Amino acid sequence: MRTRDTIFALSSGGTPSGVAVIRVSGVKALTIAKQMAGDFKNKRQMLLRSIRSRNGELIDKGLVLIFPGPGSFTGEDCVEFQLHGGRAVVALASSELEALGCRYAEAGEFTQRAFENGKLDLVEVEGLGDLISADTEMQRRLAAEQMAGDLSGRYHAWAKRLTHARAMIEAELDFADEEDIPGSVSDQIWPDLVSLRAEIAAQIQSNKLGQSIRDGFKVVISGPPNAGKSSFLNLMAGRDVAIVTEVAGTTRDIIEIDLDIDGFLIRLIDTAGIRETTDLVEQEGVRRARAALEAADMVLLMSEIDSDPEHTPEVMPPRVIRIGTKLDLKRPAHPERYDLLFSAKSGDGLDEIRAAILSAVKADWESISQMGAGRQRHINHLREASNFVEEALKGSDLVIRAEYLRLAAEALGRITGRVDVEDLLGVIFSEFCVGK
Ligand SMILES: Nc1nc2c(c(=O)[nH]1)N(C=O)[C@@H](CNc1ccc(C(=O)N[C@@H](CCC(=O)O)C(=O)O)cc1)CN2
Ligand SMILES: Nc1nc2c(ncn2[C@@H]2O[C@H](COP(=O)(O)OP(=O)(O)OP(=O)(O)O)[C@@H](O)[C@H]2O)c(=O)[nH]1
Repeated sequence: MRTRDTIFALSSGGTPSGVAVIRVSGVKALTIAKQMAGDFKNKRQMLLRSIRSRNGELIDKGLVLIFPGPGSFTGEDCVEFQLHGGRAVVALASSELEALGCRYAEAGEFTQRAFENGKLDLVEVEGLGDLISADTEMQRRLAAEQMAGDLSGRYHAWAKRLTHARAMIEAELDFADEEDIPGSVSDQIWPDLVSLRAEIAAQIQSNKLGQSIRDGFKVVISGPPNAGKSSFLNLMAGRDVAIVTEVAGTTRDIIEIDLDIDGFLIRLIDTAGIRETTDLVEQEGVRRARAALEAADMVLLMSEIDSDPEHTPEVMPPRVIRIGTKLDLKRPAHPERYDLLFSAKSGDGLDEIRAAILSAVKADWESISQMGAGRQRHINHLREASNFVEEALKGSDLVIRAEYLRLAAEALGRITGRVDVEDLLGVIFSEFCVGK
């Protein structure tokens, strides 16, 4: 392990607060603990101590906990001071730590050290980051599983199967002339690779759904001017809003708000209608509206009940709900034109629209067997891996097929950031007992 700066940070929230947790990590951590709070016999045991500055001044009476490396979050020696969360307490403790040779940590630096020391892989690091920024229950669930290593384990198991398959091929190539090796060992591996390819495809799919958990299930509101789109948006925002953000950078042509509906992040997007126009600003609005429709998971097509059937946008996601608006003004003469009816004035129909959105999200979610990270990075590497497996399955020359399998395993290794240097021979010998 490299010798690096000893870093510290206020790991709890802002001050003042009831308790402030200051974490210290690095080679000086244990000496600092001793200097400020006395000797520690037991690691990982909280002790109530007087915490003092170099001149003996009492900073605070608080809890202190030591984690000698490598048995710590970062893998380095760590100490935690749990102090009273007053501003002056934290300020004095911080300046004392600086005087003792620590520096304030940069964003993510503890986690970076944990990664470098092999405590977390990249997938777990991403999960940890997502967990800290999770706003909705589903985001939390996805992130917590990823942080705990469930997803890493799956990628790892796949890489192992690829390595095993290569070992079989190597064995056949190297020892084909020896009597103890059954004729075509490698024949046994292809069925497993066919199923591996299917598992990777399923994972790519669940990754896409993971994106709608992380970034929001995108519901675009579309329809002619005056249909009541904005009134609907406002009503939804007033009711369900956990986080209301009008996404920066969008102009008045597109309004997005984030809602938390039963733990799912729903992004409602109110667009300018798509129409022919020569006005440049309006054209940009139309371009954005079209882009929003292309990226949408669902469209709410709103029009005033019994108004002339309006244009339908040319790009449409698979899920469209046709909504007749201003139900308080009239009942529809052609109810078959609408999936749902709604009045912003009375609120009638709002619960049904909400339920329709929720059931679409849930249907997506229940269609997958395992969580996906919801990151393009994973999808890209999974596609690479899948293509290499495909090539290996199609090929005929064993040497080339084995090379494709190596490339597939490497693509998976890039997801976790740990491309293993596998010991092929080790696998061969343990499985075949060739060493007679
Ligand atoms: N007070 C406090 N609470 C906290 C943290 C912390 O650093 N301090 N955490 C910070 O993120 C999270 C807990 N995560 C942790 C992860 C690993 C280890 C750790 O000591 N790992 C060792 C030993 C493992 C074991 O004994 O089972 C290791 O991995 O070797 C500690 C905390 C959330 N709560
Ligand atoms: N009676 C009645 N009037 C409504 C209802 N919903 C909207 N309106 C009225 O219809 C007009 C248009 O409503 P908006 O919500 O601005 O419609 P919009 O589709 O967003 O219109 P644009 O922004 O032009 O695209 C406003 O005067 C609203 O008060 C409703 O449910 N009942």
